[in-house]
Amino acid sequence: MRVAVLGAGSWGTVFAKVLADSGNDVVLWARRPKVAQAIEHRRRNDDYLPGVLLPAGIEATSDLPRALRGAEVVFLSVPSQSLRGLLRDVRPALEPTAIAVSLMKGVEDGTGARMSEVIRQGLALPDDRIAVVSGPNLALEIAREEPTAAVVASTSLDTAMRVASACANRYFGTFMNADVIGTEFGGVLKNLIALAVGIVVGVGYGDNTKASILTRGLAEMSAFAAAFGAQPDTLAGLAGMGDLIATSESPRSRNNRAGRLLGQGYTKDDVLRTMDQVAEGLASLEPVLALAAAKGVEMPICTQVSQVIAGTLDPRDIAPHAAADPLPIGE
Ligand SMILES: NC(=O)c1ccc[n+]([C@@H]2O[C@H](COP(=O)([O-])OP(=O)(O)OC[C@H]3O[C@@H](n4cnc5c(N)ncnc54)[C@H](O)[C@@H]3O)[C@@H](O)[C@H]2O)c1
Ligand SMILES: O=P(O)(O)OC[C@H](O)CO
Repeated sequence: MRVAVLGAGSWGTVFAKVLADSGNDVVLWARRPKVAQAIEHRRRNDDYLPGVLLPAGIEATSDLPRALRGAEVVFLSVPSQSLRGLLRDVRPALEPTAIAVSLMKGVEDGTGARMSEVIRQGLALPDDRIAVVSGPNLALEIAREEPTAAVVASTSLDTAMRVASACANRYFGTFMNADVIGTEFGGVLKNLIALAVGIVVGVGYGDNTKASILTRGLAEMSAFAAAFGAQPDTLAGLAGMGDLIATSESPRSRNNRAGRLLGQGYTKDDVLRTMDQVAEGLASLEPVLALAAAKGVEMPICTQVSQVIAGTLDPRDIAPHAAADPLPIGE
C-alpha cells in the first residue's frame, strides 16, 4: 500500500521505517529539504536519530503535494501545536478516499482539542476515516527493532484493522480498539504524569514516591478520560498504563527529562532552551487542567506540576495527594 508520513522528527522517521519494514511503499515528508535529502540519499536523519540506518526504499521529500499523491493512508507526526497549520496545506492535496492517522500525543492549546478532533476539523473528514496510534513507543528503541506493541483506535473497526495491518511487523505488534477518546487521552495524560515522576526523581526522591505518583497518576488519568467518555479499560492498556510506565521510567523520554530538570530547580524556559525535540506535556498541561476544571474532575498531581512550573510550589513538596488536603480519601 502507498502510505505517507508527514513530519520527519524522531517518531515520524521511525514510523516510516516501521511502515517500510511492514511491506508498504512509504514516502516521508520533511519540512526542511536538507533533512529529506539526507534521508533519501544517505538513509539517515542524524539530528533526530544518530546512528540509525533507515531501510532502503523510503522516499523522502519536502514537497507536500508530491508526498500525498497516491497515499491511501496519511500518518501525521508533528508537534501537536503545529498540526492545524500543517493541515491547511494538506487538505487540497489529500486523496479523496485517504485515511488520516494521528501519531501525536498532545492537545491543542486554546481549544483543548484532541489531535483526531483537529484532523476532523482541519481536513473535513468523517470519523470513520480517522485513526490514532498510541502505546509505549520510544522511537529510538523501535529504531533498534526492540519488540514493542501499540494500539490503533478508530470508531470504524475496518479502518482500525486496515491501519493496524499496515504497520504490523516482527518487532511492532498492533492491537485495535474503538475507543479513540481513551487511546488519545492516554497518550496525552501519561506525559503529564511523566513530568511529575521526573520532578520527584530530579529532587532525589526514591522508588516509593515514584510508585505512588505513578499509581495515583494512573487513577487521575482514568478519572479524567472517563469523564470525557473513554472506556476505563483503555487506560489500563497499552495507551494508558503501558505508555505511562515506558515514559516515566525511560531516561530517553523527553517529558521525563523535562520533569527531572524542573525537579532540579530549572525553570520551564530553561528546560525549553535545552530541548531540541518536543516535550508535549509542557504544552498540554494547562489545556488539560482547563478541560478538567470544566468537567469538575480533580487532578491533584497535574495541578502540582503546574504549580511547580509557576514557581508557587517547591518541587520537594510535590506529593501523590493534593498538598492542601492531607485528609485520607477513598482509593
Ligand atoms: N519520539 C517518540 O518516541 C514518540 C513516540 C510516540 C509518539 N510521539 C509523538 O509524536 C509527535 C511528534 O514527536 P517527535 O518525537 O517526532 O518530535 P520531534 O521534536 O522529534 O520532531 C518534530 C518534527 O516536526 C517538525 N515540525 C515542527 N513544526 C512543524 C510545522 N509547523 N510543520 C511541519 N513540521 C514541523 C520538526 O521539524 C520535526 O521534524 C509528538 O506528538 C510526540 O508526542 C513521539
Ligand atoms: O519522549 P517522550 O516523553 O515524548 O515519549 C515518547 C513516547 O510517547 C513514549 O511512548
